[in-house]
Amino acid sequence: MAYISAHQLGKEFFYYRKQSGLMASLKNLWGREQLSKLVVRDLSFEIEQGEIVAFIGPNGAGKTTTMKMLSGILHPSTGHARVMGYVPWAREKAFKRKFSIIMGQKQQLWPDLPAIDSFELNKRIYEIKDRAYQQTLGELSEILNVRHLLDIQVRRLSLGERMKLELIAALLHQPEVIFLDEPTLGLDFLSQRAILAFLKTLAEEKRTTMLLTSHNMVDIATLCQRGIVISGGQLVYDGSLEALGDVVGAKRHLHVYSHTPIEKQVFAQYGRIIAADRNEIVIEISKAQSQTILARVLAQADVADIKIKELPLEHCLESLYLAQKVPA
Ligand SMILES: Nc1ncnc2c1ncn2[C@@H]1O[C@H](COP(=O)(O)OP(=O)(O)OP(=O)(O)O)[C@@H](O)[C@H]1O
Repeated sequence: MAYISAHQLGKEFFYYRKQSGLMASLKNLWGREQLSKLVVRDLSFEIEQGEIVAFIGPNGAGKTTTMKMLSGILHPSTGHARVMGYVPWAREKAFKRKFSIIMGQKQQLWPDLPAIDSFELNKRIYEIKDRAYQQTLGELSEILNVRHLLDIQVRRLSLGERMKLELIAALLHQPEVIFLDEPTLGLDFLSQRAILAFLKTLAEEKRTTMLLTSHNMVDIATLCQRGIVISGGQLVYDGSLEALGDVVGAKRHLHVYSHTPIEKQVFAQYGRIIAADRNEIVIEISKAQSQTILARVLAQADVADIKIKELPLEHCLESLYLAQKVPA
């Protein structure tokens, strides 16, 4: 049985139009215009134990909304889901003890208290045994280098420092499933790396299952092999990130360095020219034809050096988003 499963999940929000001005506010007292927005539609996928899956999509695609449904914060409008066998929105105590949600923009730590007080509170809420608590806290504060911050009021800390402590708060009860919504938002490169390495070890050693949203391709490339891509609340891709390039008709960049001046028109027949200089040119070529083009260029030009570069993941995603534009 899949550890996380979503079946035809959908969410429609209802809200009221609020116009500005005194007259409009008075009018609102008698009749307000109700609007609705379908932000997740017919979404189905399954995730096995120990997988770290990237949940990717442009702004407003419905990623956070889906995560909120899977963690029981929101009730879906249609469809159903199971996480470790539990219906998330039934909010059973046993379920709450086994999962965690980490949101880059939201805090669970009390700003006026030092983090250690919030950790103690979590220890009681989750009924974590003394020994396990001390061990996990010790390990996490060591890895994230925050031992010296535990006794300082949270609101006096920097964003990155707070984020690391948020992560500890979310992991103290050793959840089996973690929903990570932009976990490295605002962190410096070293902190990002420490957190990513830590999450990776967690999945490998403890088989913790993770669903991760991030606009940071480093997060995704470091942690995930599989990606679920949504756009306009609908699934547009579910599969290996490596194969994503093939699905969208991946491109590559061909860099040619020539002994003699470059003749642009010779290269234009192979693809879009990205950059050109006297002895140097970069063209975007189709991955499928790269070997044929390479052979032709070698025969035609006075080549000093030649390189083919894979395009980064974000290029594939960009093509996918553009090809799948779904009205919001
Ligand atoms: N409570 C709400 N009422 C009405 N609309 C909402 C509500 N919450 C979210 N939305 C809308 O639902 C859509 C999806 O939002 P969501 O936060 O799930 O997107 P996202 O994919 O996480 O985006 P981002 O990458 O920007 O974080 C957005 O258009 C948002 O405005």
